Amino acid sequence: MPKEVTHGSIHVDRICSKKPDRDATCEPGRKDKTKAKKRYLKAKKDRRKKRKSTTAPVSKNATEGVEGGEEEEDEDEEMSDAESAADEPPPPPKPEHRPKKRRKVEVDVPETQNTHSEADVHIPEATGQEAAAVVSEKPDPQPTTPNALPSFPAPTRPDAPSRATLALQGLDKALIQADLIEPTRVISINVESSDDATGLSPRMKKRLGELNVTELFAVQTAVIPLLLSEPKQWQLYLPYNTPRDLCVSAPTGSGKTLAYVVPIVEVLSSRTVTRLRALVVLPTRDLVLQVRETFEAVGKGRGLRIGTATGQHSFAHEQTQLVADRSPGTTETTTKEQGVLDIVMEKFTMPASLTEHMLVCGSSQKPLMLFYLVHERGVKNALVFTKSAESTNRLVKLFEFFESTWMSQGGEYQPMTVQAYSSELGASDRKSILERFKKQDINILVCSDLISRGIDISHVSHVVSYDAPVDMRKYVHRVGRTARAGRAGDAWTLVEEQEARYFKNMLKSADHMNAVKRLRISEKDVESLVPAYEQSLEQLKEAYSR
Ligand SMILES: Nc1ncnc2c1ncn2[C@@H]1O[C@H](COP(=O)(O)OP(=O)(O)OP(=O)(O)O)[C@@H](O)[C@H]1O
Repeated sequence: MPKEVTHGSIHVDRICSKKPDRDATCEPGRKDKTKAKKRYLKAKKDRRKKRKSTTAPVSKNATEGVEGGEEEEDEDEEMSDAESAADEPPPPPKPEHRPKKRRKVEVDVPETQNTHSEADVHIPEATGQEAAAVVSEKPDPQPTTPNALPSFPAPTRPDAPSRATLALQGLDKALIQADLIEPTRVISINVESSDDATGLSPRMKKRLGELNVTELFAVQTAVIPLLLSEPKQWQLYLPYNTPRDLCVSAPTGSGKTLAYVVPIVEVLSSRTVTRLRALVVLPTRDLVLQVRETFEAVGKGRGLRIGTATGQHSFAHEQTQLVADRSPGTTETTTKEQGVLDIVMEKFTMPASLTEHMLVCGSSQKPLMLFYLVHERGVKNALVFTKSAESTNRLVKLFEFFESTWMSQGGEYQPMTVQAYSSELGASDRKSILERFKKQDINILVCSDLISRGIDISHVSHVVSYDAPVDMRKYVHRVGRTARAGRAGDAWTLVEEQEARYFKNMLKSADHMNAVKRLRISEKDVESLVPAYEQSLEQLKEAYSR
């Protein structure tokens, strides 16, 4: 066998060396043609010549056709082999593995791929006519622009609606154009008469009398008769005849709680079917407890059961309290987040009996100013608001140091009892502290904004904002802890020099600047307090460095 072969023929050589039986078919030279085959080939050649002479000039496709013809010839040769095989002795038995796969190996792969890619990818080139057609599809040249364009009005920016206007959007007309009630209006509760303007049942009148409520305050005169007059006589509302929705805005301490507690107790007292019938949603847990106490006091002896949900117990427990209650009637109080209506109610009225003051001072002077208010201005039974639980604790410590030093220097003096009241305390501790404060065992309660909403402690005669409130709403809630139910009260705000402008602007924008008196305190005013103050500062420093 010749060994000088191309790369491709090396495979052939290997195949042949492995399969000696196939040598005859693998030989490059073929065996001699039979007569029949020669005849067949000659006839075929003639046919081809004939065909060539009649065919059109050669094109690419024609070339492919010729190649196809060669393939056809090979096939024909194989066919003729098969035909001639009939004349010849039968071939030796074929090996088990046909060389079909082997023949695949013979193919030079890169060459084949190239051939295919050329054959498959056929990108027709645009002829001259096609190019002309493309050009003719282009749009017509741009129309000529006119010399002068029409002028449009210059854009203007419309005024943005105010926050108050936005807040009122979509609200009922009744909410926007509310009925105004004269703050001095009261209705006396006449226990003897069964037909006075209050609309209350004799039983309720008696109970309110026991609670020292002898007249209805302004907000109550507007709400209670409205809720009790239709349908007459303290019955459950008929499902098709319920009272209208009611939205009330009234100053702090004006008696809003009784305005809804009294009608709820009156109406639910006539129920026969047990179910949850009233839901009261409040902003803080402490307020929930307070309102619950009011319900218990007013509804005493009516068989109503009041449940509370503040998130302090498991959901299942609170659910059982409220829904699976077996009592004849049920009321629920729960907490809520601030809602949209709070925004609408930005217009507020301060209690008429409240006096407001502000003191501008350096931040290091604030404790001294507080001690001045306590010792020179008679601030007692006071709530002192700070910005955080941490500053509450620090201020209480400093206050205690100051009181003991002051007493030791001043001789006969009853020191103030100061107590911290913050979110760091547990619920039971907070409750007992409030009780002691109500009994006046504690003179000054230093607290964060925890109790600034709704908490009602009647004897609070002063509110001191030791850290100035950050917004008007907070200010209103804080100062509203005093001057409640028509009593006199004083509110004091200590404003650091760098905060003064912000605080004043806040008051101005609420149209409240004139209501707050500015108090100026000279060095002489606090002179007597300074030695004890400096000593207490040293003590505090030591206590914190330990
Ligand atoms: N008709 C009344 N007669 C006497 N005292 C009343 C009357 N109504 C309410 N009070 C008392 O006035 C105080 C303040 O009432 P209440 O707590 O309901 O005010 P409020 O308007 O809810 O205040 P806030 O807005 O701060 O929550 C309470 O101590 C309450 O007992």
